[in-house]
Amino acid sequence: MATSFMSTSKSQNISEDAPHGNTIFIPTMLANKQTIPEQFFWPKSETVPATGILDAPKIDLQVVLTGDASSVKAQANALRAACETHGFFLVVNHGVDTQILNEALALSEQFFIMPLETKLKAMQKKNSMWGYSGAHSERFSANLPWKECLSFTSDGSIVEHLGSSLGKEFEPMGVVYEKYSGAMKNLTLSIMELLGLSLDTGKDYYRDFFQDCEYITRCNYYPRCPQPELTQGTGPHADPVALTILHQEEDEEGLEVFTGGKWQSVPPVPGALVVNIGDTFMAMTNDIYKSCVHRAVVNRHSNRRSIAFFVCPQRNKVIRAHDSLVGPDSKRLYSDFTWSQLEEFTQECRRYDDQTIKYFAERLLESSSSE
Ligand SMILES: C=C1C[C@]23C[C@H]1CC[C@H]2[C@]1(C)CCC[C@@](C)(C(=O)O)[C@H]1[C@@H]3C(=O)O
Ligand SMILES: O=C(O)CCC(=O)C(=O)O
Ligand SMILES: [Fe+2]
Repeated sequence: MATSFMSTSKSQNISEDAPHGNTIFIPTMLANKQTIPEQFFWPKSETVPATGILDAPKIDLQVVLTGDASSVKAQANALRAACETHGFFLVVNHGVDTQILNEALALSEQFFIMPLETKLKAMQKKNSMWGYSGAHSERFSANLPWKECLSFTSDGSIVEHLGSSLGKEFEPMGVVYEKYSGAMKNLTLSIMELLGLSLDTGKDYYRDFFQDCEYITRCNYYPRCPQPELTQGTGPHADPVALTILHQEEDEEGLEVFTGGKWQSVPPVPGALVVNIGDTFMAMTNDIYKSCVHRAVVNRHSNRRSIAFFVCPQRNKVIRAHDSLVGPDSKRLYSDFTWSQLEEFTQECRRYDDQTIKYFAERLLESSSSE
């Protein structure tokens, strides 16, 4: 049974926002039921179980930062091989403080198990990525993901945002996510250096381009599910951003990558962070590097938490593949665009899957040829 809320006060404002009337769906409040609402059902073609475990390369950032030229080259070659096939790799010896990683995960669970009226005070507003979402049911009316999210954006202070929406007692929580986001930003720039080396565009090329990057730090919470085979935690998709650094809790599986014609599980590796190439970076390589198609599945026995750090170019910067990556006998696959245009497109389209960037590229081409 869905959790229905008549919008008793303007501040909730749920009925006007939710496309399917005044009903929102909260997986933490549905986890103990026998069955799940049909709005969470996904097509059978998208819930085919994984049939393998991905042997993802572990890129050692300590080697990259301090190693000799030949060991750095070896890391760059391993990175290139992974990015040319499925756009997915792990980073180890990444230098991010374990305490901040654990604290951010623990705090996210404390938030998601809070009373609904507390969570709704931080509910995402139209056209904003900031805030709480219950299964995206404020946006979608079918194929709902079995998850709740809390997203922090880089436009403004996380401390102020949390304090003003939830109260001063939440400001310390904001400090933790500001520290977390700062550490992830630094790690992003190191990864960008290695990506530049792997593509022979030079160590500084992408580092400089993303020096002023924007980001979205998103806490995902996947409660245990009574019918996990019928739904998805996060459905099959590619991230539209440039890069995603994912911290997943160490003792729960769920993340899967589509490669080699099948879904392959990516079990957590203690001390490793997951990194996947997104559509924006794929476009910046003229499709030489692949945007990773992935999903998160749920189970009936345990909850799962993850924190995704989404790296987006500064929103008005022109995204264009480096000339050296567009060979003499290959054409540019994308007209120039900005993250602002692609982000808007992701928020308009009903679903963001592994083909969405191609629709976006076609629309870009149509609009540029009609000018
Ligand atoms: C710009 C973004 C949109 C999403 C969050 C960031 C990068 C990843 C996107 C997303 C996770 C891709 C799958 C579908 C989605 C709706 C989700 O399941 O959350 C996407 C995010 C979003 O639109 O909120
Ligand atoms: O939680 C996960 O394992 C993956 C989440 C994800 O892909 C996303 O939020 O884009
Ligand atoms: Fe993703």
